[in-house]
Amino acid sequence: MTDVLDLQAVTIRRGATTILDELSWTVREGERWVVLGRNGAGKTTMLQVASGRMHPTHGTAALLGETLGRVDVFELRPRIGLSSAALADRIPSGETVRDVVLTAAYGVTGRWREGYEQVDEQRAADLLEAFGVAHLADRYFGTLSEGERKRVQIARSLMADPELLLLDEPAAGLDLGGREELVSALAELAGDPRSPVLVLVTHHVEEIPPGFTHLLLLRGGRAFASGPIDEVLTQENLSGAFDMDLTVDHVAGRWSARAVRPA
Ligand SMILES: Nc1ncnc2c1ncn2[C@@H]1O[C@H](COP(=O)(O)OP(=O)(O)OP(=O)(O)O)[C@@H](O)[C@H]1O
Repeated sequence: MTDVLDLQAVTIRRGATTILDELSWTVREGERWVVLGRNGAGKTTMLQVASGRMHPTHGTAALLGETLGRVDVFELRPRIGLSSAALADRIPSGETVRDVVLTAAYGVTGRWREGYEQVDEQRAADLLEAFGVAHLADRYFGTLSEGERKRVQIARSLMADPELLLLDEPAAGLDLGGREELVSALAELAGDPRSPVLVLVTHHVEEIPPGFTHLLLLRGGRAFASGPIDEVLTQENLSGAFDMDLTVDHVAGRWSARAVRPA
């Protein structure tokens, strides 16, 4: 079976800065990955490569079996869903929630004159329902709360039925209730065999939804550790990736971490 993502010694340089440093990482069918790392570790940059928006300076990146540099990225991108704050900023605030999701069928923001099929309308409605925001379909995107926006964004990123879904900090800015609702929606997505392969970038182990299977710990643009989450999310690895003495707990399917206080 072809790997969904296969990065081999991927290096990204900007001027004198090495942002990704010979990063190798493979994601396979059915897997649900979490990516953790300090601020500046290279998480967002890695997602830019994984979504076909940035080419490696060195190394090779194969997405859905297609090697960047040898494929038309405009054909590849619709097969990869991406939800990030930067993309959300491009959604017109005067667009209705229904149209925010629907326009993703054509990979655009802002409804103009596209004709939508009944099947698209139904899929958009189903996705809004699945993420608990169907009642907001007629509201303008700009009037939503942060938590509501995040759920609409994820519904939008699933509209084109991607084979790979990349989520960049979907819980950022949410209050406790909003975070827990999102974690539970993502746990449901992770548990559904029809879901695409998932990659979730987060800053907090508390935001890892049950059902996520693998973890990549990034440090200084390199893979500090990666593999099955139960093996990789250890006190030793997390402390190493964050340069801090941390303890890790795993209770009732949820993770938590905190600094070890000197006795
Ligand atoms: N165009 C650029 N030129 C120089 N440095 C850059 C450029 N783009 C990003 N960087 C640097 O690369 C590093 C990695 O950035 P990136 O946004 O990928 O990190 P991140 O892990 O997503 O960080 P955060 O957790 O803060 O969102 C940062 O130190 C950033 O300042």
